[in-house]
Amino acid sequence: MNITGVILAGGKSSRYGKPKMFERFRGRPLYKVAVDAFEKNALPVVIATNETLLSHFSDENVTFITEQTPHEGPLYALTHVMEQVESDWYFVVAADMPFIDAAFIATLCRQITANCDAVIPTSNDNWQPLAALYHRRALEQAKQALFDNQRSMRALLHQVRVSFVEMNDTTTFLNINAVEDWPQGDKGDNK
Ligand SMILES: Nc1nc2c(ncn2[C@@H]2O[C@H](COP(=O)(O)OP(=O)(O)OP(=O)(O)O)[C@@H](O)[C@H]2O)c(=O)[nH]1
Repeated sequence: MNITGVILAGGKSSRYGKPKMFERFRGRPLYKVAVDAFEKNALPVVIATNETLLSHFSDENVTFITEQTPHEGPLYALTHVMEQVESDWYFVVAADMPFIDAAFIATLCRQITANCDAVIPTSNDNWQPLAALYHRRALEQAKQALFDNQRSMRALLHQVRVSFVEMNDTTTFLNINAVEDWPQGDKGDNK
């Protein structure tokens, strides 16, 4: 069984006002948090982005998948990666999550079982589909959801067998949508 780390880094960042994945956090661009977490688990890394953002990344040993039509959303981005990159499982992480770490990646990978198509962490009953595992078996349902113009990850999760894993941890899943979302004192190296 192989697992590919997929970083979703092709969003509009409209609430943030500039491409948030390149904001510096603890000495590195924010998206590199996910790169490091995957690499520490020896997982190959794919970054899903678009042509406009592509030149701003600087990574070796990472495969870049660019979307010809940008801003189609995370479900489209995952589907596009599944079509381009052969793997059994795809570990999706958004590029705007400062506290994803290698231990979380390892913990969720250990929850994979043969009879599920997605492993979704929950925190206080909130689904976390952008820090989650998807099997290639979900590709057909993902394509169907997009065809039906249902573009959210949740639409896919209603169509496949999901294993939910309660993590009792909100910090790991914190994501940055707007500048004021940075926890106070946690981002001293950019402003
Ligand atoms: N590759 C790819 N990633 C996306 C796309 N849309 C969103 N993402 C990523 O998915 C994660 C969550 O995105 P959101 O914060 O919901 O959306 P956003 O477009 O980045 O930001 P807003 O414009 O403020 O909604 C971020 O890491 C985005 O970069 C897309 O169309 N393609």
